[in-house]
Amino acid sequence: MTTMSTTDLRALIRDVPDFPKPGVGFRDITPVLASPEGFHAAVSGLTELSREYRPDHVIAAEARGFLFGPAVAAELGAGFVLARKPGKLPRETVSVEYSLEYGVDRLEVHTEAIGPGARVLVHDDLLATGGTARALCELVEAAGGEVVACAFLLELAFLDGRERLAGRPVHALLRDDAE
Ligand SMILES: O=P(O)(O)OC[C@H]1O[C@H](OP(=O)(O)OP(=O)(O)O)[C@H](O)[C@@H]1O
Ligand SMILES: Nc1ncnc2[nH]cnc12
Repeated sequence: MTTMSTTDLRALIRDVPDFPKPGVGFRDITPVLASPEGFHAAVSGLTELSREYRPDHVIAAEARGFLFGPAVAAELGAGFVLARKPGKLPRETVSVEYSLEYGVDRLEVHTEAIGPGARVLVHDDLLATGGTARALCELVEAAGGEVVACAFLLELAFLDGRERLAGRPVHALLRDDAE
């Protein structure tokens, strides 16, 4: 399959004003999933951004982190680790609270999912305030792993989320500079 340009990939993402509350400009990535070419471009672009970090695992949070994360992990020859909302994982977990652009939440990971010294790539569809990605970094580090990089489909650069990830390499396939 030929790979679509990043301009065409960005054009698939719909901007929805005032969702889920007034003042938030929501980026709807569902058309990327609906397009075979779009999904392929997203997965191969994220894979190429991440390959040099040679991760053992890719970690991402439900729900939207689960859309591209497992496909990118498989392309990299890495395992996929699920970070879930409270009470969903059946065995012993590590947990962190985090803040969102529109709320507060908690994420959990199986304690044994990340071995000591494991190289872990943090992934999400979108970097907004950085609260979710920072929580993922804290989960990895609490479990004894090393965050080798963070890779996003789209960065909302005007929210300065990457500042909350200080010290870790941060890459995004697409970037919006304004609301
Ligand atoms: O950088 P942040 O400010 O943390 O925002 C980014 C996060 O927000 C969205 O998830 P959301 O919490 O809306 O949940 P969902 O994946 O279940 O839709 C998105 O998928 C990221 O995980
Ligand atoms: N503006 C936004 N659009 C889509 N998902 C988001 N998650 C946090 N902020 C978001």
